[in-house]
Amino acid sequence: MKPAVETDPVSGPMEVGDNGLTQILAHVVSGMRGSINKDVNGVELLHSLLSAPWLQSLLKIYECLQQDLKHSPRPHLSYSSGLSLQILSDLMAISNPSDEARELYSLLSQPHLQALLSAHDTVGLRDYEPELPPLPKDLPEDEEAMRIVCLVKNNQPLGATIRRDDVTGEIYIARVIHGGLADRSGLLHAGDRLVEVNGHPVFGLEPEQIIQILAHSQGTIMFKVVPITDRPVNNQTMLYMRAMVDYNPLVDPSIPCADAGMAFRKGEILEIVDQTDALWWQAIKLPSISACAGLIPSTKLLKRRQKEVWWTQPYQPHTCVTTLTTVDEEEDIAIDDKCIEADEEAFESEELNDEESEFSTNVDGIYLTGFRRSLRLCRWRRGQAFGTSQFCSLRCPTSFNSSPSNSYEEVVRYQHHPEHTHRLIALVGPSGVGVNELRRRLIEINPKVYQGAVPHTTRPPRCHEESGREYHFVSKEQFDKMIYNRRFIEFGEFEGHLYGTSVDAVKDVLAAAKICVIDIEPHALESVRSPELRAYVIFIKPPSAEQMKNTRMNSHIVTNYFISRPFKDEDLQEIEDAGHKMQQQYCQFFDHVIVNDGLQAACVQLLTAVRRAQDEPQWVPAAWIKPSDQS
Ligand SMILES: Nc1ncnc2c1ncn2[C@@H]1O[C@H](COP(=O)(O)OP(=O)(O)OP(=O)(O)O)[C@@H](O)[C@H]1O
Repeated sequence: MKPAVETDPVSGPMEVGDNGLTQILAHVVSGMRGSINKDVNGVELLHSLLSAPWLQSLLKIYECLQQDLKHSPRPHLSYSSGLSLQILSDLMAISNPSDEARELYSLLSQPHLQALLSAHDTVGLRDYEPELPPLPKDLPEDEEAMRIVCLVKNNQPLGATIRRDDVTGEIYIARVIHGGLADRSGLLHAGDRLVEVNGHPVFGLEPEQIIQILAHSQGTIMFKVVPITDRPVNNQTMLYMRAMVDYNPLVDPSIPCADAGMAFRKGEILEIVDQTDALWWQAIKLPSISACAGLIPSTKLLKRRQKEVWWTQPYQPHTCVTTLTTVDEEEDIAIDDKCIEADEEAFESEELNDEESEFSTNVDGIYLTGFRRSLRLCRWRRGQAFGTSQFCSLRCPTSFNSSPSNSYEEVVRYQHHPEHTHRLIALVGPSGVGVNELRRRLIEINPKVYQGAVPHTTRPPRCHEESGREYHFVSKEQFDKMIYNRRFIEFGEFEGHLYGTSVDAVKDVLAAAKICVIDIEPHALESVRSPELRAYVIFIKPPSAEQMKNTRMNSHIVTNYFISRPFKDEDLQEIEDAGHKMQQQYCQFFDHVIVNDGLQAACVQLLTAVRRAQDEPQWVPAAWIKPSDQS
């Protein structure tokens, strides 16, 4: 024991040597003798306890062990019994033994020396693990088996919640959080009845009072529990979900324990590790920084809540409609009547000009399809041409963004198979951010690998145009039939003519073993997130207006009036705001985000992302994949 100087209240400072504890005790006992006569409460009891001979003996043993621990003795041999037998047999073999040999023989053959050597070997081999006696078979039925669980509390929470049975007043472990301290101990389970916490009986206490006991406990916490008899077997398979909504447990009054809740944001991938409770799942966010799960509402619970909202607020418009017609949204896409009037004329002349200033349609003899300005510009008037509600009913029949069943989307890890067609690359971004510029540059890098989809139109072909090259020229009836059969990813009307990008046009490119790259409006995401196209969606995000001021100095924007002019500050601000709103509303569908700041850098990022989409495993909706396709 480490020598230390302590103060004896009676005899002053004393030296504590190697026999420290015994000495201290002797001093304490003699010091207490004086107090006995002063009739101090409890001193007599303490005095008799401390001067008990068994305590003195225990302390002596303790001190001896301490000494031995210092030297950590090790046996020279662990087979001394065997050696002694060997010596005995050797001695027997001597024909004319000396006196010393005889004496050694008689010493070694004595039973107590044999027993000592045997005990020595047992200790040397550490062969002294206790063997528990078998459990008695006739235990009384009503005797409850208790389990004492000691958990060392560090900075992390215990990872278990409790509940009180209102009828019996008993306290139970309600759930054990996957990967938490209690779960890792393997000793506490949901359904165990809690009897004591740190020696405090918990029967009749409010759960909050128990939480208080736990909160104030430091170091080791001791639970006495009656284990649940039929523990449910967790045979759930691994499940991964993409969150399609944001969730914050701190503002959810119905969560059983807000501290155990896990916040998540749209688009995040959640590994569901426990679905035992039909209403509250346990999940880990991927990529995981913590092995400890958190509580999240189950699909069933979110559906139920959505239904409650519909019942209590029957006049609230369907969320799908809300998504498409929010005031903010309208601000973004609406063109007032006056604008349209001005528009028609402005565009009339502009479209004619287009014939000469067509975007690079021919690179090394290969036509870059899908860049016709008329197709993109007709989007601006789509809201007018079809009316928002009609557009919604055509393009959004299954309430794509808002169905309560879409609070989560089950996903699987998918590695594109080289023998399958490539994944479609769909670029999304606010108008003017540079979606088409990036798409065009990507295709120009290698038109034999990357290609756009040839759009359909009802407008008559011009003299230099060939059906299937610039456009697929079709009749109005054919176009309507394609709309009816849902063959369009998106479509719109301009100048009395219909324009659209069809699923088949994309499939033609994919069938030619090329990577099809298209740009779409976010409302068309539903059409491309399908098992046949398996779109990889890249959001082209604007940097801040301030940053764009530097990079767009020499660039031109095509305005709602179809006039090409340099970017103004308000254009850049609009692009930034529109990008922000688009990301907020649709980020759950984005597989990748590229900030289009420097054009060159954004191009490189796009190329890398497109390659990664084909070559690396990605999370995709489980509904796209047959079980054999998974990585
Ligand atoms: N990173 C960039 N740096 C500088 N100029 C850029 C950048 N990205 C795009 N531009 C320029 O900005 C202008 C608008 O780009 P683009 O036509 O590709 O926009 P868009 O997103 O397709 O919008 P819209 O569909 O309305 O045409 C073009 O002149 C383009 O060259």
